[in-house]
Amino acid sequence: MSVRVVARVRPLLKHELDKDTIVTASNPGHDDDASPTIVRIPNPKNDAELYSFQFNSVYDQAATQQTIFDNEVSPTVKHLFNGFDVTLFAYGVTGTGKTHTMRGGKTLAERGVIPRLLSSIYRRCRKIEKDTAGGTDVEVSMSYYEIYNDRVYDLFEPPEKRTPSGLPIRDNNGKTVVVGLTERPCYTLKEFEKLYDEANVNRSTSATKLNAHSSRSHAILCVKVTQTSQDHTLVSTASAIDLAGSEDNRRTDNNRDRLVESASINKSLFVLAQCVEAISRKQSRIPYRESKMTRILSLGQNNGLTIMILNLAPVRSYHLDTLSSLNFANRTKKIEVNEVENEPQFRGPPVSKSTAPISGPSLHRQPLRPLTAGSYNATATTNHPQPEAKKEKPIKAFSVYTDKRRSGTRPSTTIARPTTTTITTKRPLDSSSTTMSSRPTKSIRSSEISRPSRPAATAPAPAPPISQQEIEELISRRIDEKFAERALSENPTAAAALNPELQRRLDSLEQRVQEREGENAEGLQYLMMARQHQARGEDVSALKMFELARPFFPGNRKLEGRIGALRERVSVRKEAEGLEGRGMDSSVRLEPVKGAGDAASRGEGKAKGDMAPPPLPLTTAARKPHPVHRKLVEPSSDELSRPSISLPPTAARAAKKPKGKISRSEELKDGNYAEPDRASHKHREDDGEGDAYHEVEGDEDEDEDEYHSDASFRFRIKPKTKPKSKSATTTKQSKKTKGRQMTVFQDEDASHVGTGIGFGAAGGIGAADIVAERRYGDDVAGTETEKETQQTPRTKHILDTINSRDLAQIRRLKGVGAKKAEAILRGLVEGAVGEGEGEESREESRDESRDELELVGDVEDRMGGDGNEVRGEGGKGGGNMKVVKREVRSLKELGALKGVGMKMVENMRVGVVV
Ligand SMILES: Nc1ncnc2c1ncn2[C@@H]1O[C@H](COP(=O)(O)OP(=O)(O)OP(=O)(O)O)[C@@H](O)[C@H]1O
Repeated sequence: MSVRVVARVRPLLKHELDKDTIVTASNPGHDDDASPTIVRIPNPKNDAELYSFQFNSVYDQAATQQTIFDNEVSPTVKHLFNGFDVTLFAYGVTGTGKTHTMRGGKTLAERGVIPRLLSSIYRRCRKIEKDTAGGTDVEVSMSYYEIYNDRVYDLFEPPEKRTPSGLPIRDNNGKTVVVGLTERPCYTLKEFEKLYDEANVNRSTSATKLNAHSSRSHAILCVKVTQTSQDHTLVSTASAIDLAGSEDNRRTDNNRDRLVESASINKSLFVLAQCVEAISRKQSRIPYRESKMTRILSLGQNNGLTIMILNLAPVRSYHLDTLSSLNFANRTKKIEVNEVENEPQFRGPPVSKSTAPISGPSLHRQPLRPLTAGSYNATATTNHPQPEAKKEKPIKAFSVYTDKRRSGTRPSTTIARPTTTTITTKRPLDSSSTTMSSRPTKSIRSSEISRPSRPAATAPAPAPPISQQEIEELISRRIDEKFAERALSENPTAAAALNPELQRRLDSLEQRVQEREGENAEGLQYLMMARQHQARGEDVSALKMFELARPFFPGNRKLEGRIGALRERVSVRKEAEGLEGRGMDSSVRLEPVKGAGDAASRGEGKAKGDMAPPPLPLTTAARKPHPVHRKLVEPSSDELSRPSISLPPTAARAAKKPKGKISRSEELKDGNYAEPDRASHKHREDDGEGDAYHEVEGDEDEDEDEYHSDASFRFRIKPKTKPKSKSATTTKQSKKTKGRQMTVFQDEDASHVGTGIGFGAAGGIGAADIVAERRYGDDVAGTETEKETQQTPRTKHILDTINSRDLAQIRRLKGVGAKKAEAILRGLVEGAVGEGEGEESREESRDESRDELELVGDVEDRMGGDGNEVRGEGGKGGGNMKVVKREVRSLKELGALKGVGMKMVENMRVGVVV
């Protein structure tokens, strides 16, 4: 089933009473008896035009805490006790009422979803114990942690006692676990409330201009319910997540500390939006790993029920942010989650060779998981055969709601993330390992993976076709799983022996990463943000981020070089824009059309020079730079006043794609888009026990046309300014290259300025090209000397671009999309392990290597080197990791990079026009 999305519009706050209310909840078809399911909000450009977004439920300003709980959360309690995991999370801009909804106030009426949920859980515990006459024992325990600046901290630990690096997280059988998290049993509601209140004191909150008690972290509460009867134990978890809100730092007046927090909050929310985006596009790679929050939330990958509460402020000052949130929620509601309940652990007779009767003392209670599994549900091995029905339960992998009728087949890219041991054995890991072991460059990894971790007989499922990227993901997941498996070993004795050692290793690993970041952590964070901006072609923000990073890396030539190049680029662009006047960017115009904008909601076009948290409609960006995008630094007044948009090449491509069918736009009187009444297809049984999640069978299929598009905007590409005439270019180049055999490229920066288009747009092919063309063969097959001395302009351009490691530039090469550009960058950074390292060290090294890449992708900045090959500091802290950065010196070398190939090289070459 899909993620259930409910929107809640908060009431006006005291200081907003005189403000304009622009967000309203309304009923489908204006039926007064029906519950509201539509949020309406005007077009920021034209108040008379209303946008409509449909969700499962919508609550207006008058909705009470009780109503929200009764309608949305209470029904899940029954499912929780039936073995389903329940995930509730609040999403919204800062100050929209997330914490109020989740935690609430102190009075009975003001209590939020969490205390009410717990109250309901305890009530049910008592009922079960009573109904079974004490035959079933129910235990409730909680863990509570926050993700602050992308680090996980146990909220049961006061800040002064925390390890600065926070707690490590690992994947275990498809679930993310926080290693070393405290889990506290709480037998009564009172005990829970005491612990919860104490822990909340440790949560990072600060006053900002927009919210006096703004959450500076994502808070994750996990309530584990363990039901133990005579013959089985059933464990399920309710997770309640209060996300930090995205912030517009122009409005928050954030100081430096708040800015860093804000950068981290916005980054994680941006990654979340990217994940949702990738899921909805059915991409094989979902960037969960790019932020701890997304790893933990694992939207679309966790089983059970997921409810998102979208908090909205009703006032105009939040207009653009609200639209952005609505667009995000609009896509989130289409994510399907696995509806798989946790398997009970049976306590029947163990399968034993012994024929001795099993009774009394031999009937051991199943060991529970160690108290370290944060968001983990025990689904341990059973000593009793699984019931047949359970075994055959089909695995529901996540997928996006499509317009097509469901067929039995799933896209080959979908990888099921099992929750039970039984299902785990079906994972086609072995088959993937076979593929990998055939790759010589992967010898280390292949040896990791090809080790048969499970007998072939227990892996009956045929391997679906699997892409290289998925293989990569499998490898890294497998490595994490290994860590987690060990950390969470179910054998208490082994666990006792292993855990301290493993913990020590993990700690030292984390510490090493931490040390490596050291005092430069903040600087690295700026660098990371800068790289992200640069990758999106947002040069102004990238420049500012690099400048903020500068004090942390004094005298770093590479950094200085980047700042210089960016400055130049930005100033040339400004000049160009000055010439064009202060209208739209020369290459793009965006106009709203009826219906909701796919491309816009995908956030493909972004306001130039801006931070990009959850995507926003481009029309708004067109009108003025998006406020959320101006998060990290105050933009210059010039930047603010510039209403232009630079569309990255991918967005431009997307813009040219034909739009999907725009659904129901005509049906709406106001001419705006609303999703079909999905809620009306739900069968909500009001049995007081909450069966609200049962869908009427077959109903889904009737929705054929209803999920076509959340599109409301369309790009219009304005013809680019005429390129200079070929002859003029050639003449200019000829002058430049007088005395040389071939034309030489113009300044790299200048070539990218303004249009955002590289050499490919420059014009036709001149005579020099023909020479270059012929020499291409030499480049590929020639000697080293030839390669180095006789590079054609095209080759030189390609190699320079690749060696610049500038993601944005690499992406501009023909045939290189974002993914391939990333793959190339990764190919340039080689992880090697020193001799004499055991398997575990290799795992660690690989982990480090991944962290290394994930952190900034800018090892040389940290290492301070700028040479051709930079040896990393892997040895620091005892590790042997060596990070080698290399340069490609010929097209052949480039083609040999992992994931590149000569075909792609040829493609790049064709795209370069001299
Ligand atoms: N439904 C509501 N009824 C009454 N007051 C509300 C409601 N929702 C929010 N508020 C008030 O609005 C203010 C901001 O709410 P809250 O702190 O919950 O926002 P938030 O989204 O959690 O912000 P942040 O992301 O900064 O933590 C608080 O003073 C809160 O009491």
